[in-house]
Amino acid sequence: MSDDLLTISDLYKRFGGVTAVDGVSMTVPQGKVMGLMGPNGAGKTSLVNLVTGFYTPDQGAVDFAGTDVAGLAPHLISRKGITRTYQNVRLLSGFSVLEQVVAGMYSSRKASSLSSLFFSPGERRERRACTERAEDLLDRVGVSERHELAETLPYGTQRRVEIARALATDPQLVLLDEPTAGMNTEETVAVGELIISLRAQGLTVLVIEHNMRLILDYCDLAYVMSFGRVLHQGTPQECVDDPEVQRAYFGRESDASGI
Ligand SMILES: Nc1ncnc2c1ncn2[C@@H]1O[C@H](COP(=O)(O)OP(=O)(O)OP(=O)(O)O)[C@@H](O)[C@H]1O
Repeated sequence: MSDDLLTISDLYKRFGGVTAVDGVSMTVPQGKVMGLMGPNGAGKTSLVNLVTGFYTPDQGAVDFAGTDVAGLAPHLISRKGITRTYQNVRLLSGFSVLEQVVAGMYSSRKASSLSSLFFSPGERRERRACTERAEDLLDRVGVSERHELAETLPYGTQRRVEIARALATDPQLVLLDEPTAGMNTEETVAVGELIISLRAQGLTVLVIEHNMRLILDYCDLAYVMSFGRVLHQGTPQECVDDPEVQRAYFGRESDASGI
């Protein structure tokens, strides 16, 4: 059996005259942290949108754990074990931290809508179980706040809540879209450590990042995209050292220490 949890083959997505994803093939090995780098507009988020069902591919296959999920609806892909966070925090306004994470479990809840109406003993039990699980997930991502409104918390904490909510779907593969955007150094290191802890818990992670330190320090492997295509793949250091990658980022070669 293949060690690859995700295999993307010859994937295309066009928007009018723009080919956002232009024949991308990529593999993400089980249990690894894969970085996805590339300049603005390279097609990274589009690729994640294709893998998670937010976009329908024009062509190509997305094999996840032996099943082609290309073109399935987002909630079906989520149930198969792929979860994601977004480039901009998308928490529910007016909900507490705990409620945000419980909401993330919605698709896996068993209680019927009728029993929900009458708060049957089964429903109460399930609510309790969801709350306990949400508390556990918040512990895993290092968030101690529970009943505060999520939007009142510092940005770095909101990002962690979002990761807890993503984990609430009980995924095998976690796609993080620029999880350290807008964070200071301390918060960025904390996200790196969190990613490593997810890997230690058996999860596979694909992380889009512009922060090269995060890629170099916390990813096992990386891909670099440019103009919708894979420009380079290898260890993070190989990617950063590659002259073509440096040209794509800076328009010239530069050594990794300058990144
Ligand atoms: N829904 C859409 N409609 C039209 N064009 C789109 C759409 N989604 C993406 N694109 C275009 O596809 C190209 C790739 O965008 P994408 O957001 O995937 O790049 P990215 O590598 O994630 O960039 P960034 O690092 O800035 O987030 C861009 O030219 C973008 O404008």
